[in-house]
Amino acid sequence: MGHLQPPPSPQSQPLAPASRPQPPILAVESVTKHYRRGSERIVALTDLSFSIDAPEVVAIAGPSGSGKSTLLNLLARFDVPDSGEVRLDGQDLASISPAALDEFRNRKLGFVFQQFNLLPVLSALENVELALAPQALSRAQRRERAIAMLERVGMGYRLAHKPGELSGGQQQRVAIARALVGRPRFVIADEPTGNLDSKTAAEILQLISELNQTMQTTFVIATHDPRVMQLANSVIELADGQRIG
Ligand SMILES: Nc1ncnc2c1ncn2[C@@H]1O[C@H](COP(=O)(O)OP(=O)(O)OP(=O)(O)O)[C@@H](O)[C@H]1O
Repeated sequence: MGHLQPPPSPQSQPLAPASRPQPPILAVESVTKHYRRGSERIVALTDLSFSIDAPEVVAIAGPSGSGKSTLLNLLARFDVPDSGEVRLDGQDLASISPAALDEFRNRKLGFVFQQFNLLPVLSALENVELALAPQALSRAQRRERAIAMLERVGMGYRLAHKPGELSGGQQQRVAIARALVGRPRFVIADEPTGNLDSKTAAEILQLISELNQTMQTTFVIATHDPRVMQLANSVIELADGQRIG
């Protein structure tokens, strides 16, 4: 018998990459989560499902206690569901080992908070540069990227200011630059307009919308703010841990 094998039939050829279906950016599938307080069992999320298939701005809405923070904690893999799955770019987050978590968050996620959470002793530029520290870049490359990102959010003229020398809206712009400078596909924002007056909040939302479109970044925003819900491409509405819209 010779060594030559017959050529594979067309059916057994691997599919070309272009024809392979892409997984959703985010898939939340039948997720349930409860907490325990002594003998009490508190159900925070029940059978929650949704997916994000394209880079979008998605609002997570619902009254206090409806499960928004619980959901954000699962998306950031600060916690894992009791049952169901959260998949980012096809990867089940529960399968990430504790040792690989920092790297996962650095590579894939950005965070924006209500209180901005900038380091008060560092300048705007240093706060943004710091987010690039885990990456294999020279100091000059980090500086260059951080400046470019700050310019992009309209803060190129305040590089040396410390957070205490900036307005709330300016601090949130710096925080958004920090979240996006590593070019994550996915940004998790917790009430990003909660500490801002209404004009500044509208400007920050405009910026988020622009960055979503120009950088193809997906934003998931937990909020009570109706303006966020108006701007969002889709709204996941929670009540008592269940999806109602
Ligand atoms: N660590 C915990 N231990 C026990 N119960 C908790 C814990 N965290 C949240 N809960 C409960 O789970 C439910 C969902 O809480 P969650 O914080 O997710 O709501 P939320 O929509 O983010 O509220 P808010 O808008 O006030 O931040 C609530 O009933 C809450 O009391």
